Amino acid sequence: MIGFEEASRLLRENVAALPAEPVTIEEAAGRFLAKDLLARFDAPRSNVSAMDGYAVRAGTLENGVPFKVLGQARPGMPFGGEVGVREAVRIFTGAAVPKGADCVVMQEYARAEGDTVSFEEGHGPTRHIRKAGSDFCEGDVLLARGTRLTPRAMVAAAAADRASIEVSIQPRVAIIATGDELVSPGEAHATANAIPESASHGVAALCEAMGGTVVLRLTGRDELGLLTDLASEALATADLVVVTGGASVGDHDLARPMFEALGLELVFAKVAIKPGKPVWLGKVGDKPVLGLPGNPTSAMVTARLFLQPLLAAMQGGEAAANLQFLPMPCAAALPEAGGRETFIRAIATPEGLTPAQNQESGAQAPLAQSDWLIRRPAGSPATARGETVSALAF
Ligand SMILES: Nc1nc2c(c(=O)[nH]1)N[C@H]1C(S)=C(S)[C@@H](COP(=O)(O)OP(=O)(O)OC[C@H]3O[C@@H](n4cnc5c(N)ncnc54)[C@H](O)[C@@H]3O)O[C@H]1N2
Ligand code: MOO
Repeated sequence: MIGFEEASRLLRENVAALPAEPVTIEEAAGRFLAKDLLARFDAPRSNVSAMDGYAVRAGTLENGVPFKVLGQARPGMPFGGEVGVREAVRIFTGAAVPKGADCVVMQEYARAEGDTVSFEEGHGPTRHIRKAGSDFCEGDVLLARGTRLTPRAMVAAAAADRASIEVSIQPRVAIIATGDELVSPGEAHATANAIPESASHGVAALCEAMGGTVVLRLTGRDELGLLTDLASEALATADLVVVTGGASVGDHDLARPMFEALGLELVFAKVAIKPGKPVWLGKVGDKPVLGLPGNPTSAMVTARLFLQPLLAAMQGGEAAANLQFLPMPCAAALPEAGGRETFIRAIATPEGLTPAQNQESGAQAPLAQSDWLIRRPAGSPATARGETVSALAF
């Protein structure tokens, strides 16, 4: 059995990015950049006002003296002339500061009268000017290759004046749930001993949230011939295949065997983590096949630890960037950790992370509340309430 770090490393080494494609900026949200995104020009493009008010020469400011208002400067409509002594230009937020002026007095400190304006005592010392290039400069890398275009990053991409953006193509994902007992949600109550197939719904949602496109959803009974047919269909349709269940050692655990006839090469199988020990990764040709344990909590924990970085890596993102463990206070005392590295499902509260009551790997209800995983290396000593733990957003 290998450790979590080793498994993560093997994943990074074995998963390549898909090719790039250009998309319009309107289509780019959520995608991963295939190239560095460079600014076309400086921002602001010139010195601009940060306030509505009057542009003047700071050195000539006098209180209560009328200044001649020469004209207006609005965003996109600069004032063409020059500001001299006892002269001002009416200016609005975002407008270019006219030649000669080096200061903006907020309109709250100004009294306009006809074509003059006078300033009151108390206008602040600040100049209220945003310098050209103070946000970014032409040629700056605003977003590096591999960056995901989050809502915030979209602003930077558009500000760079880019209409077309090179992004990695979205992985097409096929998901196969295995197990004789599984039926579609909504049908289980009518069939004795059946249970709703739940795990793949979480897996599919995670795939979509990570920029993948789920193109195929299959559920198969534990019968090798049938499952091999499903595996073959999945490999023909998708860039990535995810299988849930059948990962363990039982007679009916066929998730790996179903790909063997199709040329599966294992990258790793069994990782010393709890939950999720039976997780495995393989490849058929270039296509990754990820096997998640059937227990729903184990499936979602391993989806977070392996599928999320895998989807990022397939889109040219940093797999490791999706495994950022942060120091967080823990609101409960924790017992000594066992022989496997443990990922405790926890809920963020004002007091710190609170472990979910039910830590069973087959649990489903606590998944809805648990938004963090507390990471405890094998053999970690017991910790007291309030101590800092290492945690990953779940
Ligand atoms: N003798 C051993 N038994 C088990 C071992 C072991 O090392 N030796 N490992 C255990 C661990 S750890 C896990 S985790 C489970 C997972 O094994 P499988 O991936 O083979 O899961 P299944 O047997 O197919 O199912 C386990 C459990 O989960 C339910 N299930 C499965 N798929 C779904 C689904 N899509 N939606 C909802 N629920 C699902 C299934 O009904 C079972 O109850 O193995 C241990 N056993
Ligand atoms: O690791 Mo299994 O995932 O304990 O239930």
